[in-house]
Amino acid sequence: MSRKLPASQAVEPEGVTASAEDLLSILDSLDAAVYASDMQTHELLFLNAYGRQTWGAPRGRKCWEVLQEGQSGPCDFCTNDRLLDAQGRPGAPVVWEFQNTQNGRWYQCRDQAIAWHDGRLVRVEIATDITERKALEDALKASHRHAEWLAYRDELTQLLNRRAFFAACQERLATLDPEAPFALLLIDLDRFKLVNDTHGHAAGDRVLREVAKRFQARLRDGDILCRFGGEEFALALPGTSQAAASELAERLRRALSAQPMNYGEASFRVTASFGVVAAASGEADLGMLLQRADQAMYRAKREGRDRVCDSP
Ligand SMILES: Nc1nc2c(ncn2[C@@H]2O[C@H](COP(=O)(O)OP(=O)(O)OP(=O)(O)O)[C@@H](O)[C@H]2O)c(=O)[nH]1
Repeated sequence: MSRKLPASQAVEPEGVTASAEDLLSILDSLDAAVYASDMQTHELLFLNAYGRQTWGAPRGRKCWEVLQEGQSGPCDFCTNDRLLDAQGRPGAPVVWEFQNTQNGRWYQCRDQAIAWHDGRLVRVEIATDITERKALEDALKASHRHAEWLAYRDELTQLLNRRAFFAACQERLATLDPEAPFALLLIDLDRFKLVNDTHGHAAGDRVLREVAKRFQARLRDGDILCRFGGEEFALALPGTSQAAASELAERLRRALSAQPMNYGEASFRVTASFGVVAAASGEADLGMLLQRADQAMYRAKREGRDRVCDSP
């Protein structure tokens, strides 16, 4: 502590009697850092026991030399300017949160300008360690972000889920030129039950993940792929014509059928049936497009599977 108030400066507001020693003892017992620094020279005039234990004794140094790391002058985040009113008199307190540059801990700081006993203005800060609360808040935010992510994702393939697919398509349709085409593919794996029955459900899960990976590797930014349900995928291609969508469907079909999938010792070929439809964005009704793509996909099933069928 740099300076001790004489006991004669005891205060007795409204029947309360406390000597300067009493006040210092109170300040030194607080579970928070309290300091006062000259608002012009930045000299640290007072630092309570909590602050001295954390940052060391002031010994006539400036606040930024004692409390912060690597400062060669007043801190960018100094609150001095915010503590005075337009006439340069002490204004309302400023409460802020800050990660200390010396020890990396988070503090909630309550800063206030007051007139020191000799008339100069000083900044008084009360800083409470909120590191644990911050960590909890960060964990909560992360888990909220994760929950939000999960709400829009299919857990197995990490693709968008059906709900997110509809939302993404509507959002894209709203911004597309009404004349621009909007294509939609429905893709259903062939005889997938057989994969589960022959190689087990875990193998089926692996296949679904691998299918998602192979499809994704062949798409562009802006294409919207989702796991529509079970062993069915939907793919929206904003700005893509029916002919171009059919060509892409053909490439996706080959991406499955041309390269067998391996699971343990087993190696097997996975194929899918594709239904393709397109409309001008301005006339695209998602429900109707899905229905037409579904009909085309079932035609592909009926005609022998492992093929692409266009909706008329
Ligand atoms: N492993 C696994 N299987 C799934 C999942 N979702 C759906 N299935 C299986 O997918 C299979 C779909 O079977 P079906 O609807 O009979 O169709 P299919 O055997 O693919 O035959 P076609 O569609 O007619 O070619 C069922 O056995 C479901 O249990 C999943 O998340 N994991």
